[in-house]
Amino acid sequence: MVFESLAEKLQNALGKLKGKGKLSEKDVKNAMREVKLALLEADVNYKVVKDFVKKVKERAVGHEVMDSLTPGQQVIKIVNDELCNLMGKTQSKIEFADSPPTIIMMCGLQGAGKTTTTGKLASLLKKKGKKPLLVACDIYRPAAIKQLEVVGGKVDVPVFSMGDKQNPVNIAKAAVEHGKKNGNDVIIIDTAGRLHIDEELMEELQDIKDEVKPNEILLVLDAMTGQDAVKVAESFENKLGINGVILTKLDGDARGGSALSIRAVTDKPIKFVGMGEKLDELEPFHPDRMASRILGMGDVLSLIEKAQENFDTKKALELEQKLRKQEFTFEDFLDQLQQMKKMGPLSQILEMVPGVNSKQLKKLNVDDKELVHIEAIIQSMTKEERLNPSIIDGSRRKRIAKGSGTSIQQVNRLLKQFNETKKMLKKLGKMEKTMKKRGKFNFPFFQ
Ligand SMILES: Nc1nc2c(ncn2[C@@H]2O[C@H](COP(=O)(O)OP(=O)(O)OP(=O)(O)O)[C@@H](O)[C@H]2O)c(=O)[nH]1
Repeated sequence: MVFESLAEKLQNALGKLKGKGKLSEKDVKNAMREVKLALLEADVNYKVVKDFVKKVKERAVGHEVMDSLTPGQQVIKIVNDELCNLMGKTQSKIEFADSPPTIIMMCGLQGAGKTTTTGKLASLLKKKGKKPLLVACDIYRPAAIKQLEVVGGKVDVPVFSMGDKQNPVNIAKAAVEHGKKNGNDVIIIDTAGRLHIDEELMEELQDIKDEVKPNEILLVLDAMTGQDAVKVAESFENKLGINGVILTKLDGDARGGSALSIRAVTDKPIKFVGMGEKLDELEPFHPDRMASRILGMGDVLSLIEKAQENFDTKKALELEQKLRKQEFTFEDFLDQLQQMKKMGPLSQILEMVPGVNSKQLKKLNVDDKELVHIEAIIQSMTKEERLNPSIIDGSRRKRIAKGSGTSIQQVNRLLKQFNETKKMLKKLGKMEKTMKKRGKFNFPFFQ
């Protein structure tokens, strides 16, 4: 889970304040000591931590907290505010050119995930109605051009390349001409990476920059490299000048130090984050939402957006009707499961639900394999069985288990869960009806 250990420690430290009716300066001081340690252990830049704790402390011992009826909650709110500030308050979007094409130059060290991210970004922009063109300017790493072509093919975006015998500046220049002719409104240039920053690389990037005058220079950084990523960002900002950062592999970064330091150290925003290897796993970065995720307050907005992107509204409405009439079958269940899978790994989804904190998530031991089993079991049922599960007797259970490569116990468990869910839905439906009759409230049933 993203920020797992940091989230756990912060939630622990602040949880102690939550229930208290009154806070002493000592309470605040103790909590802040823990917050400081948690941030340092998360590999957040030392100076950033010092400033952060100072700001929170100043506010936390002021009137805004001490005179409040819920001082503990107020401190959490302050920590939340300051975490947002640390990451740049609001989302930083791509600045598109007034007259297209918008030119985006991607840079970064080898292995940060530049090529993959270039493809992800193109795919995201395409979904937003843009017509991107990818440009292969890494002529040094063997197979870099091929890799970009493969990625471009997967997201169905054209790739401009001139092989590895041409100078990258000429390639970039020709690509822009080509893009203009072909009506591409965004041109994304994949530049060469190096193992370390060296003058030659910087000069080449500067030459491309001077030639094509990009609207955006985006630096791709690997979140797992922690403070090294922050140093790379400082270097690129000083030597080349960047507009923002794309932080990759955040899905594997339990500490989160780079995400929390980059903005404060370089004054450049994180614009997107990579959340997995797949080409649709790039998300716009929202500091406010990330802060509430770290504090276990959920991220309802991202959850809704994800659902809207992946769920079919018409199907959802049909399902609601079925649920109301208790006609919910395994067919619908399978449908639901498949739609949900599109939203990403379960643990990532649950992390966005308010009230699910890092500790609970650990205990839940969410296993996506379980979903695969469930899907296999349902797929091994006949259509008749899916529509009318009550006919599934012993011998049918045996057949289904065999067909899905699971055990009879697993099949039994699923049938039991399904029956219980149906019973619960029935109860909820009844409850909603009585409440409505009494005019008490409108139960937000499956909205
Ligand atoms: N888990 C995870 N893996 C990622 C993410 N982004 C990229 N990767 C993986 O990181 C590895 C390196 O990515 P590349 O795109 O090949 O690296 P690169 O920076 O383009 O390398 P150069 O072209 O040599 O500079 C690949 O295995 C990617 O699948 C991410 O957000 N999460």
